[in-house]
Amino acid sequence: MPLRVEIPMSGPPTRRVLLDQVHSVICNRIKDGEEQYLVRWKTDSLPQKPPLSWHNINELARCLEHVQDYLDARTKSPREVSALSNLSKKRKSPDSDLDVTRRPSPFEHRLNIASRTPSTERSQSRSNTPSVINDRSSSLGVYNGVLDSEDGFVYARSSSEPSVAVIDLRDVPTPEMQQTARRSKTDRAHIMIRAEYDRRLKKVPGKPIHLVNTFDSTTPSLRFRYIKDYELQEGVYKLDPTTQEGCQKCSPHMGRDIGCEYTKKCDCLEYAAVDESRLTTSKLQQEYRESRESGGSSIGLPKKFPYFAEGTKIQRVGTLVPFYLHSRRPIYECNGNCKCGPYCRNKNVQFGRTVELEIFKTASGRGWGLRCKQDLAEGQFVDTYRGEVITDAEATRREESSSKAKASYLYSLDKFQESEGLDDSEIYVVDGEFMGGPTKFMNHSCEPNCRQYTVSYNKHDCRVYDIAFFACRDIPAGEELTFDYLDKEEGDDDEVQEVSPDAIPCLCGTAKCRRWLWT
Ligand SMILES: C[S@@+](CC[C@H](N)C(=O)[O-])C[C@H]1O[C@@H](n2cnc3c(N)ncnc32)[C@H](O)[C@@H]1O
Repeated sequence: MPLRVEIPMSGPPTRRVLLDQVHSVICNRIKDGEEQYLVRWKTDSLPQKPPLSWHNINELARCLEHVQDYLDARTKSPREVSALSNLSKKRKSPDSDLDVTRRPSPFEHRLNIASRTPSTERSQSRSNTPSVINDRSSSLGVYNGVLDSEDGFVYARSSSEPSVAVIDLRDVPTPEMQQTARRSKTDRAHIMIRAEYDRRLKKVPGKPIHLVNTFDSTTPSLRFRYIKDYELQEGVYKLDPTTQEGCQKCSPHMGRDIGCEYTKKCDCLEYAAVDESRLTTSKLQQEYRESRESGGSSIGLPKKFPYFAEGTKIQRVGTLVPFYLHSRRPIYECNGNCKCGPYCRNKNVQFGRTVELEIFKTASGRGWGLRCKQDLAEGQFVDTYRGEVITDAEATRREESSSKAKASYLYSLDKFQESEGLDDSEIYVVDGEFMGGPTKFMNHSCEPNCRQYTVSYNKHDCRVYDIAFFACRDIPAGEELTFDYLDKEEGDDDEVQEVSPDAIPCLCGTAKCRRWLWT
């Protein structure tokens, strides 16, 4: 009689192992010339006796995440593994809102780590069919067996073959299994993981994103989903789009083919920087003084328009003007409720990335990095930062359950915290670790070539806005794109900072390197 292992199968029975039914991959071996991996199944009914079975790598195409976790853990040194298990709290807290008059600016970034699965085992198997535990025995054992799916269940049949190893499950993977695992090739698994990642990259909308790794056979984590927009998680609220009033007095052509560049009228630009050089009459200067003193509306005053539009070299059209490029002022774009129409020049970041990017493995131990396949002009938009938007409490929880040994993907949306009098607990955080866009791979440099900017399409929403990266100088194709995780203002570098014991050494290699990340 076959032994029924209680692993419910969703949908039609399949030989392919499903991600949500697998607990972890714990060992590997070569059997009959094939790469095999020992899968530990999830089970509620046999917590002391987790069902295990060997599978050819081809059968694991639907749970490559687990294979990748296993391979990653396998390559980690014991020191790294112990660093992974040490909890530590780290939150990158960059500058405040120096030249923002109405609303301030910080930016934040934190370190997170995914839990890793353990390693390895061994066992003899009759063919390339899997092995499984014997549930009938009071002792725990791994048996050479056959695993079949039928009627929504996985059936394990013990093998009658005499050479079958019986092993106490509490010792799995045994030292012998681990030794065999270390000697066994894992090339096919690496190839399949890479192919799966490439397949997912191809589905990302917009210009292509490529993956290049000339150093080793690793691939960025498959436990990552490319998303186009923020994913708001529990407890996070975004103002209803109807509150994005949009500019009502503007129109697509307010003369000379110009729309919202007539900034005095544009409601969307109400909180944008006033263009002091155009306050040419005493009346305008008086109005400006009054609006600053009272914090009242600045509609009617000329504003700095964020993007080059008319009368510039073609390659500059649409790039950030120097005023915004060198300041921390938020950029207020027009939105879908505006009267200025779809081609308004005050719409840019919201249309998304237009450049072809390449994720690549860096040579200097900084993990993956990002570069652009084409030349970028100073002020050119690269892409936004995407991820789950979570509450501050959830971010703290994730941070506390993570280790300093892995990359940080947390950004606080606290640009307007000070000006709006928001508590720390009211601030949302973007976590780009498990879902997001290619900008999650942008590394830090103390002399960066890009900078992050706050871009808002709804001047009333001070809690959910976009983080957008722009080139802060001309960047030739192929140069790594970096930004300063602390985004300090001139002069801040002189402050003496205490270095935390958890600080990560900065490997940016620039002349002005501050030596540590986030300090
Ligand atoms: C947002 S991730 C950047 C992508 C990351 N390199 C990866 O492979 O996923 C930030 C992490 O990258 C690493 N990193 C970025 N810039 C670095 C630098 N200048 N020096 C050392 N490590 C850096 C740190 O581990 C940091 O926590």
